[in-house]
Amino acid sequence: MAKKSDKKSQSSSDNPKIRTPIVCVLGHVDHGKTSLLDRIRGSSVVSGEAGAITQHIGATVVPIETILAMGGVNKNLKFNIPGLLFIDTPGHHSFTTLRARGGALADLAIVVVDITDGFKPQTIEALQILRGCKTPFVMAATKVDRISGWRSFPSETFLSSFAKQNQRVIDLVEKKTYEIVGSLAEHGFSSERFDRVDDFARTLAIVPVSAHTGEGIADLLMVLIGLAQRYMEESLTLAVDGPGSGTVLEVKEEKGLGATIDVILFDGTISVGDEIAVASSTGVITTKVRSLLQPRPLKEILIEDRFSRAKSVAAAAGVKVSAPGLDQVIAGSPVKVIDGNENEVRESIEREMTEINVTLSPEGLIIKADTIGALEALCKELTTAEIPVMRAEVGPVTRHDVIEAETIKTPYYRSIIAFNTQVLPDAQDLLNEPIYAEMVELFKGNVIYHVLESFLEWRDDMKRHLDQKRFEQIIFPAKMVVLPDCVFRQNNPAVVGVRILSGKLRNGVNLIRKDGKKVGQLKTIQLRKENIQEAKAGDEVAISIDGATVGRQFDVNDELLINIPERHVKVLEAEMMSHLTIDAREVLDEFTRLYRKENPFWGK
Ligand SMILES: Nc1nc2c(ncn2[C@@H]2O[C@H](COP(=O)(O)OP(=O)(O)OP(=O)(O)O)[C@@H](O)[C@H]2O)c(=O)[nH]1
Repeated sequence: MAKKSDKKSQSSSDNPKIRTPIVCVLGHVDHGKTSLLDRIRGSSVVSGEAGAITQHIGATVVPIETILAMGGVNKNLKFNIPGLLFIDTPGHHSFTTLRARGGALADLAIVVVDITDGFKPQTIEALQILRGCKTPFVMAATKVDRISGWRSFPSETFLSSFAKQNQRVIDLVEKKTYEIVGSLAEHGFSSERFDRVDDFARTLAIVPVSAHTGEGIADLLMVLIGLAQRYMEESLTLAVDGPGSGTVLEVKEEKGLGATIDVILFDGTISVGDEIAVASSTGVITTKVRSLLQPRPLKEILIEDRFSRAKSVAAAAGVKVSAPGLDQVIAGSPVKVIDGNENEVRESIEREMTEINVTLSPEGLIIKADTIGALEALCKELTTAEIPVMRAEVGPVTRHDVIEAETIKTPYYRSIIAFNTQVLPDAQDLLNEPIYAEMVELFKGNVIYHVLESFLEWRDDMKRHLDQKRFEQIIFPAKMVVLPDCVFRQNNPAVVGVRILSGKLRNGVNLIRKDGKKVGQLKTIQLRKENIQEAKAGDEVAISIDGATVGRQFDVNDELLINIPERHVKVLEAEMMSHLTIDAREVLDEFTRLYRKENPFWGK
């Protein structure tokens, strides 16, 4: 039990007051997130004699008694959490939107992966998001009933069902599970099937489940409870009393009530009459709670008023708050009960609405997203990939963004990532104009992994292209020897035969002798009377040299070098050594030694 909490928690009983952990479901499209949530709610109803589930606003609470009654695996855990609160809207977006104190609101997560389909881009994205937020999670390997030959035993625990399968099915489930273990290992997670996990802090648990038959659901819930007990007791214990703090899930117009906000309360208590502060599109507003509404139990559905009223609600809970002036409230905003210093509360909300946990660079991309959470998740991935971000903002892509992107110095950062957000029509018009179309690249998407991949692909292409362009301009080292009996013309220009000893020879370069004396400018290179642009080591070619006379500036059997300008030497030595052959590096070394005899820092 958490030490810090002892004083506070010994109220009416010896058990500390612990709030319900909040759980979010993430995973790839169609892998079964909604079905899994539905089943968790459904099976709890069926087996819930000891304490039925309660439907909250935007969330469902499954009490611990219900979970225990389902009979999942019990690794000798002591239970003192009241149950689990599942956010009803699955998906990455709701996970990143729902924030608390600048981090994820959910205390725990389930990552759903279709056991027959394996890892997909959004499975990977879920792992990245959760790793970024340090949220403990469990893998639900769903659709186990679709393994060919699987015999269903509805609502049984996975192990009980699994024991009754034939060997071929058992082998197949093992194989599929280990494929997931393999994929997780590729992403740096050590994992095992849940019943083989000894230390949940080190090993990620995989629970095969079926949302259709209910098999494995009990085990999944039990593992979640285990994770909550293990990781979070302290943070959960600290959070029951005191002024309420929550996150706005949605703003909804309700008949007879006007604009209301659906809130997930993660901390403290909220009561009718409380003064609350919340962010709206016009800034932080304060208002007084008129009523707190919760859904009526199913059996009372015929009563006209859909909601029942509560005087006060304690964390964790989903509750609809009715109060004046809520119509402009922003989803994802913090809601706080004002208990004393209003200014402090206002400031903390403002901070949470604007502050993202990222380091911006003076030079980098512009990224836009629809929520702070989404922005932060994307930023974290970009930072991991060592891609600098210059500006990160919530909102659609505007003309201003396009204009600013065009001024970014590094061509491969001249881009905007629009994550889960729109591009305003005038910004799109600007992007279509030829100059911007050529200069600014836009990446749009709603899967981090996808936008990141397309950005990286574009950036690498762009870098290659730029390198190539620079390569073409940089003068490379080369050394040649003037061949005897091949003086075709004495001067104006001198035309002689040479053999390239190493490196590459191109037109337009200046030549020097091995002692550093200037020879002249190379005009043309000919191979079998044809002009060519480039000659390489081993080639024998005729060259014409302006400003030189054979027998004066140079002679047959002389070795000549290309005179490389100092700034080209800098680029060659700093960035292009890996592109030079060993013999070309030797020539460069020979060449720089000539100059560095007098000035050791020449070209450095
Ligand atoms: N056989 C079987 N089918 C399942 C199971 N879980 C989900 N499905 C089916 O898989 C399909 C997708 O399930 P959903 O629950 O809608 O998946 P989702 O991940 O919520 O999908 P999105 O909300 O579109 O991302 C549906 O046709 C479900 O009936 C399962 O355990 N077994």
